[in-house]
Amino acid sequence: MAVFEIKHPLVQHKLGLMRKAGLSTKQFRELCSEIGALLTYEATRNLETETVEIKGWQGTPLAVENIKGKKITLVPILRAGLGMLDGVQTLLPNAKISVVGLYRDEETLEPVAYFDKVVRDVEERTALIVDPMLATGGTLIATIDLLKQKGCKHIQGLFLVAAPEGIAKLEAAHPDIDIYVASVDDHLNDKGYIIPGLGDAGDKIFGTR
Ligand SMILES: O=P(O)(O)OC[C@H]1O[C@H](OP(=O)(O)OP(=O)(O)O)[C@H](O)[C@@H]1O
Ligand SMILES: O=c1cc[nH]c(=O)[nH]1
Ligand SMILES: [Mg+2]
Repeated sequence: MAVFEIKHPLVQHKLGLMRKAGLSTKQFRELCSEIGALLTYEATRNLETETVEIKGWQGTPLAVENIKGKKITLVPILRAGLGMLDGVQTLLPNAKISVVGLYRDEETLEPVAYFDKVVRDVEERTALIVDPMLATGGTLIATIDLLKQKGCKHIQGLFLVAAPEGIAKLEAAHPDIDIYVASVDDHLNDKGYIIPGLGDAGDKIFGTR
């Protein structure tokens, strides 16, 4: 398993803005989406390309690079994953979307699954999981379990903030998964929130505090 912590100045600047108290729903959601796009840029860095011949603008044949037929499905985890989806889709506008719904029980911190609509040919695709927060890791592990049960073989994840505890749990459960994060933060508090973190991302994105 590899954890790519993206130190790009734009990512770090935007994440810093997100940590501020009192952001509006609009500001928080826009930053979430913008960092989603920047993480996508990094996560797609190694997509294979192939040379194809086109008719160039001058009317003569021209060799250009195309992304090789590797297909992607985006997997936003409801609800908060929807806050990053717009940005991810700006770079991958044709990717099919597999929506999964899980929430974390506030008492037990265990994930509760309530929805999934995964693309039919998921076994032929790379799944790119999208969620702002990787805290205890329970939600992510349950999502990967679900995707693997449906035959998906290649899975990556994009997160704004991850806790070391969740990364360790993920490594033990699914060592084959690579993740791209804007920050690995310090620790989880006794309520399972990431410190310093962002607070409750879902509530901030949807204005449901
Ligand atoms: O790593 P974990 O400890 O499982 O926690 C992470 C999950 O918690 C948050 O979702 P939440 O349960 O708040 O649902 P929401 O997106 O509907 O707000 C977050 O968006 C992750 O999905
Ligand atoms: O810090 C956290 C942990 C889980 N879910 C969130 O939205 N924030
Ligand atoms: Mg939430």
